[in-house]
Amino acid sequence: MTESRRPARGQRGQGSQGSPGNRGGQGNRGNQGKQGGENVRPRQARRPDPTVTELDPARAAARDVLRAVRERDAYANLVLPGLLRERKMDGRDAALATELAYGASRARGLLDAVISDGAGRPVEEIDGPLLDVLRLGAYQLLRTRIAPHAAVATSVDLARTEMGDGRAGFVNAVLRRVAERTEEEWVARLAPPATADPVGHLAFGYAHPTWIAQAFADALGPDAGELEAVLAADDARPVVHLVARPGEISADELATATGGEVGRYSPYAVYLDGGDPGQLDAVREGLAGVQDEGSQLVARALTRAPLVGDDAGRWLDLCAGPGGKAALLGALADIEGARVDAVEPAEHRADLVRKTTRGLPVDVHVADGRESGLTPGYDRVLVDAPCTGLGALRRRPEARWRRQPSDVAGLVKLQRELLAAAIELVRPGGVVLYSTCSPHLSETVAVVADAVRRYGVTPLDTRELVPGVPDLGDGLGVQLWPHRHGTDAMFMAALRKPE
Ligand SMILES: C[S@@+](CC[C@H](N)C(=O)[O-])C[C@H]1O[C@@H](n2cnc3c(N)ncnc32)[C@H](O)[C@@H]1O
Repeated sequence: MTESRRPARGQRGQGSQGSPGNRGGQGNRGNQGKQGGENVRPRQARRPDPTVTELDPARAAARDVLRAVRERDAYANLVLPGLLRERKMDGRDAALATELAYGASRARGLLDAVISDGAGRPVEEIDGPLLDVLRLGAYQLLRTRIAPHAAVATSVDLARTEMGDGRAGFVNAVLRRVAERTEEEWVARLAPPATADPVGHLAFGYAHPTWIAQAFADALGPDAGELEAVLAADDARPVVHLVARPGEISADELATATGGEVGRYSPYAVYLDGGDPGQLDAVREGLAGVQDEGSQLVARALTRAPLVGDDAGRWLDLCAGPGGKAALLGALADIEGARVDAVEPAEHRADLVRKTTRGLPVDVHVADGRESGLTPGYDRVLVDAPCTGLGALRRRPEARWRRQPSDVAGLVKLQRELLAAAIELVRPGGVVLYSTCSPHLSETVAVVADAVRRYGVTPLDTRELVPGVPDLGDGLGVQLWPHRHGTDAMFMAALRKPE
């Protein structure tokens, strides 16, 4: 069975595709023939009562992931690896299951609009299990090179096995309608017109809720012309980033050991093209971890910030779970002779911090960062605040459809309170680094400006703390972007407490 998929949209060249409805030449029309298709036996040749799992483990696994996300609010990237292990799937089946589960989760809004048009009813009126199958089928038709007949036939099989002939007929009818147009043609038919609503138009074509695309455009400000490039990068399968733990292994050694490529900006980063990083010896042995390069730059920036007076080696990570930055800070603290207090209110996440920092000079405290009870006087404090996560959507397939604009206000309140607590805990002349994995202005520059106004802290030029990273703009804060830097859209701003 051969399945070749076209590259994810953002990997086809970022920022130069023109309107998403008019990219031309890449649609599935060219797939109507056999090229890149899979050999599915003709319907009459099938066994009378095949189980889907025997027939098509990859699609059954992808369907089960979509179902877990829909029914239990599960995270696709947490469900899928366990499921692949449990079903002993690897190689091509695992790759296809991953592509379909993550791809269909990311593209959900776009797929639902198309399915709704094809079915002649809102998706809310379609039973959940049936909708999962339709989403998988529509994803294959619109965003992969799987031959249309194979995408339809396998979806019909999934429906028939579980739900009977009537439902299978419905899937067949809807997907045949979906297959009548390419993705570009569907976008042209269903997206808001680019002239009247340029942000909504791009958002639709790159499968983002409009409010999120608008938040990106606002954060880009004068560079809002890059919106399409951000959305495309955010819609693509992300490269896996590893962190080489300082003092344990160098990035060069890790790249050699894993077949990866040394990162561009963080001295600890290695890029991996694919595969399950959890299976790598270096990761299993704790010499390396999985961590976006942007997050590595945040942890490193805290350790590089200029203090007034000596660094007595009291460092604090006020929002530490699950411990990625705490582990890097701990490794750097070990080298510098410093010690890190790591605060996390959720017990299970505190446990994860304990695991990732084992053997390092890190003390984990289960506490609310706003009332940690810790003794003030820290030289360096990281506030890696709970946030909407809009900057890391490419790594969390379903998150963009789960987040709501109404989430922002509550998070901003918490962010301000945590930053206030950090300023209380840092010593005069010490530095607080505020960071989010969101570029939403309410969570980034607005929180920082509020703290500067209320507490008289001095913003430092944070760009100097990430040397060698280009295109950071005119402000003192640092906003990283997937389309510019290949990282998550992390924000950070360093603030010094007056003496
Ligand atoms: C963005 S995550 C931090 C990621 C972490 N720094 C890392 O690199 O792995 C935010 C964390 O803040 C925690 N959190 C939520 N409310 C908090 C509070 N009131 N005080 C401290 N931490 C809090 C969340 O449980 C979550 O683990």
